[in-house]
Amino acid sequence: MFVLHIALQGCLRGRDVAYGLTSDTGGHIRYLLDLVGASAQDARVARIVMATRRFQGPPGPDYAVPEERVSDKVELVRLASASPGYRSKEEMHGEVASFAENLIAWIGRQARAPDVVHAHYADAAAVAALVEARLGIPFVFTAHSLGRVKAALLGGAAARAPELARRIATEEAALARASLVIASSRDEAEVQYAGYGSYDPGRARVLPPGSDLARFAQGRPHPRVDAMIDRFLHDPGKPPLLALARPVARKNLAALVRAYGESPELQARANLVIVAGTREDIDRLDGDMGATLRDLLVLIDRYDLYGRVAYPKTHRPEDVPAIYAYARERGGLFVNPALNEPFGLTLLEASAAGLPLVATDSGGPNDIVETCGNGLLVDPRAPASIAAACLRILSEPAFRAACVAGGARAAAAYDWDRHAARYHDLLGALLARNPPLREPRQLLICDIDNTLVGCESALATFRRWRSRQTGLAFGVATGRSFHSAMAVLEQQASPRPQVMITSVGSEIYHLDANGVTYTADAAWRGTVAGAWDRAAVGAALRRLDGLVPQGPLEQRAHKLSFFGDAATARGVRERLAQAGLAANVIHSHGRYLDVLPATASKGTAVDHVRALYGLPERAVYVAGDSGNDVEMLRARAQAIIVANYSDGLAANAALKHSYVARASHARGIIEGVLHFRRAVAYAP
Ligand SMILES: O=c1ccn([C@@H]2O[C@H](COP(=O)(O)OP(=O)(O)O[C@H]3O[C@H](CO)[C@@H](O)[C@H](O)[C@H]3O)[C@@H](O)[C@H]2O)c(=O)[nH]1
Ligand SMILES: O=P(O)(O)OC[C@H]1O[C@](O)(CO)[C@@H](O)[C@@H]1O
Repeated sequence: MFVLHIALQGCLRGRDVAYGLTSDTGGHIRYLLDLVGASAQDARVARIVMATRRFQGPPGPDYAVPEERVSDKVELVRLASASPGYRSKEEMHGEVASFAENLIAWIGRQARAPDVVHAHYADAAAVAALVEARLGIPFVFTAHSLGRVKAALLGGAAARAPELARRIATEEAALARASLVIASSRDEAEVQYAGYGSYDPGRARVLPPGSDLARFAQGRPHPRVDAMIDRFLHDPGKPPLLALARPVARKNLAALVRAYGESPELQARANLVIVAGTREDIDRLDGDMGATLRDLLVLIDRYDLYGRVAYPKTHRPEDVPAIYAYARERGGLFVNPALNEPFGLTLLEASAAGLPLVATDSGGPNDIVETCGNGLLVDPRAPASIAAACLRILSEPAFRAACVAGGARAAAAYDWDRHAARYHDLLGALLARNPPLREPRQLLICDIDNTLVGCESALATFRRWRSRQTGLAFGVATGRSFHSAMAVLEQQASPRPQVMITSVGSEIYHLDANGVTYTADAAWRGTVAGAWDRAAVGAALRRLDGLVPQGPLEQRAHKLSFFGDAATARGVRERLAQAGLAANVIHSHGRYLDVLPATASKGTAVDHVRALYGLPERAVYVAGDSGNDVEMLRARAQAIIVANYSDGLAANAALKHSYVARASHARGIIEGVLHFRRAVAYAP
């Protein structure tokens, strides 16, 4: 496979990238270089080229060099475009057409064209779309950051700026054209993209990035780095609150200075260390970096924080692990107060370095902190809550230790090699184009957790069995959201479902003709939306004893999810009945409580798919293991309960018709299907 990456903005080079040198030299470059590094290790990939803009003059001569070899398989190619000099991402649209022409010409000179293009950020996707239109090479898209999210957080006149409107339009086009969108977190895939008209969640895959975490885990303090920070501080032994980010408005470093400046207690206990890019002269910084730094200096002066705040002028790329180590050795913590963080690579780096986190609750940190338990999420617009979270970590050693231990899990959870393996599977599948079955003769729908997955060897057996079932359409029905389900299925190398019934039946997705992406079933959405008043249901359930909302990502347009016991579930039903609201209340595993439109359940969703495929009831099999499968199992004649069931399924009077398998997990599914096939074969 030959993969061509396109990344236009910032100062991209093969090594020693000076992050923060310009406002556009940031995480997308770190992501790209780490991705190609991991990608190159895979034998399936023969060649990787990163194409970027060539420019003369400041910030330096390296970016005028046409070609740079990065490793055996990886090259960096710099191509000219209309303007000779550096261009910010806000000006980049003017370079798109000329860059695309030069890239098409460059591809024409290669012995073999790339198999797939991967565009990073909106303007690169505009180039990729031109390449696709001319040469027919499909492209995948990683946004890294989204204009609509930025507009929402900036608000006011800034949100209405013409360059932001143009960027949003470019993103809309990219989402409509890309063969696949690669998102870094569920928050990005399910919340940040939600405002785009051309976006369907099924078009994206969540592939969390890694980071070269060993570099940060092994980072040790360095006397030069220590001195560069300590020269600002009266008492350099105090634990530091460390922030490391490009000085741009979105990173919201001012809120951290306010949090610190307004809390005498925090000032007494800790220093503040802000590492914000590198600069020679604030007046010569590009974008909003100069204004952002001036704001910080004004705040430091206003709160009279001299001797307590360090803001080193420059650092070398290789200093970053030692900066985190500086904070770790002094018992400090890492703070990311960004107004929104699309993902947040620094959170992984800081965790690997052994630092607990205080991070914005807007964006990717939601996922990272939920996955690792490595810190506290805060409202980035509330300096008092930033201060309170920092004080909690500083004053509760056991909690601090738990966050540090959680952070150590980041290296296992966020791993480039695993990312690259899934990424290559997806690229390979896009190129292979295995379309879904057009006219299936049978349909098998399985619950995921503890039914399809849960036993690796059973799933391997299922995979082999499934590959021989011509005419059988395979799907899943799960309480998980689409992306949460897909992550489990792909990590476990499950066969790719041709239909995904997700969020307890309230959403249905069908596999597209490219064999990789999915499209939401709009007719089903219409059906479930019909009699559903989400706001009224939410209001009726407010302040109900024992009812605890699940995380924000579990709340969907047509599903409200809570934790609660059986008594609470009864209370929910009563409250809804009193309010005259029709809803389907599903309680499972003794603690999960989902409230859905009355028309939505796994059972009704399976019937919708059956009807869509034009199949008779005897051609449908369903398999499950727990309370949230009861509906589906009850509604279908050929219902399979796997041996490892819970919630008393086998004793449930409504499920008497089910086949209770002797085998567990996916082996139980096969056993059940064979049982029903035999029964049909011998039927009179
Ligand atoms: O003074 C600095 C500032 C940053 N960095 C490094 O630059 C990278 C910054 O990445 P990140 O914290 O993820 O932020 P952004 O530059 O804003 O990157 C964008 O792209 C990333 C990759 O998709 C996403 O994780 C971010 O959320 C998104 O805002 C990290 O490796 C930092 O260590 C430095 O070395 N020095
Ligand atoms: O703040 P914005 O305009 O959304 O831009 C974010 C982009 O800037 C960078 O952080 C630096 O170029 C990229 O990594 C990211 O794609």
